[in-house]
Amino acid sequence: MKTIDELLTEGVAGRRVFVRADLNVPLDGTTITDDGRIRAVLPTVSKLAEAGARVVVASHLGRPKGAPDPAFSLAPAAARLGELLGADVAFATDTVGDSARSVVAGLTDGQVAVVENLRFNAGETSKDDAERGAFADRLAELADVYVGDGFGAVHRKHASVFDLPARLPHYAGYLIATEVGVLKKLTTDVKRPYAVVLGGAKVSDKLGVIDHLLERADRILIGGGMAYTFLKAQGHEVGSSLLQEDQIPAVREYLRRAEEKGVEFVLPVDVVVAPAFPDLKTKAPAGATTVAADAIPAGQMGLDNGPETNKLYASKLADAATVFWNGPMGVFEHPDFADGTRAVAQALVDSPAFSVVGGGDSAAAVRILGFDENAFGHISTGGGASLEYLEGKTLPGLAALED
Ligand SMILES: Nc1ncnc2c1ncn2[C@@H]1O[C@H](COP(=O)(O)OP(=O)(O)OP(=O)(O)O)[C@@H](O)[C@H]1O
Ligand SMILES: O=C(O)[C@H](O)COP(=O)(O)O
Repeated sequence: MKTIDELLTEGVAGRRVFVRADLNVPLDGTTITDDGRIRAVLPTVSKLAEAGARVVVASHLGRPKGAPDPAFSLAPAAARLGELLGADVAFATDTVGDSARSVVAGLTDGQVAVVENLRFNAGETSKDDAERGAFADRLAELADVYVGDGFGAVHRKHASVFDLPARLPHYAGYLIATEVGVLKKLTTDVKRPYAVVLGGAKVSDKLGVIDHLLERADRILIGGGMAYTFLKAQGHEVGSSLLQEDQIPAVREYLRRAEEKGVEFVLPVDVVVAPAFPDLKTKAPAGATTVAADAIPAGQMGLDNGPETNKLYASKLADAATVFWNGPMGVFEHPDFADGTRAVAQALVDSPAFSVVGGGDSAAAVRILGFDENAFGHISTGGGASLEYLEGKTLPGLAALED
């Protein structure tokens, strides 16, 4: 894999450099609630700009349906990138159309532009190679060189991640190099005990990693939206909690294999429930109560780990030598359901373990809850990406950067 340093040595002055970033930041309306992913790409963007490149930054944001949708505009992220760079950042209101072409044509050496959300174009995420390829062709017209630095999206076989680098000279940016360097350690010389904490809401995306972790980890702690499929698999009712019904047989198999292999599976013993998903805008009290994990009443939704679980999880992390954490332990965006996530973050801060926090939302949670990022070994910008890396899968966005 060629790195951006090699590109800088070759010289970029006057060249149009396409930077595929992951600016998929959490938004409250148009307000960015955590800009970690934008800051993470600054080393690459600023180095290229300083060297006189004409930098075209592109990213997805959220999951729009292949057509423009103002709720998923990258405009707030472009504005924030400009603030962080201390420079004017031009913004194109489309991705490959008239606006993008004229914004890119107007760039001078050292200037940065952001084009609108890649996923406003059906070709970006299409499963059809030809459709993706056609969109990649249009993206390729905007640049002379490709730099891959959107680590959070390298597990997606999308046009800007996978097909575009095949069409341009391609290099890995600083963020990808750092992320891969740290995660590689977790797959090679991991120090034991190795504990993994899994939570969050993208349950089906994350269950697969357990298969792999059963061969590697000593302890697996489950929380957040993941927990309810496990509790159900153990025969407990979970009310209206997030549930991946079709995964129950697989989960039962994981629990069986864990026992066979001596891998400790830790599930919540109590959970915080409410009658409905809370209002994250008003943050009005949600009617939360704590119940035993095997006694979730019908019509109640599990939204956080309970206090006994928090103590249990802290004790399981206290003597770990390595911890990988992906996915918040609850709906941390609402104060009634933030304690589980706070407790795991605090346990990692207190533990001498080398800790890696993975995931856009998990990393945001740690910062939003007021923790110092430097208290963790590494905060990864990749959620699904870091998990799939640990699974040992070939990640399309990394494979595409190979020579
Ligand atoms: N019990 C629960 N029920 C529903 N949603 C939950 C629950 N616990 C956590 N969440 C939600 O999970 C979301 C984060 O999940 P996600 O799987 O996206 O995490 P991530 O891996 O850190 O992020 P990403 O994969 O986007 O990088 C948060 O918005 C949080 O509110
Ligand atoms: O948030 C993430 O994990 C990345 O930005 C990828 O987003 P996606 O899961 O919508 O592809």
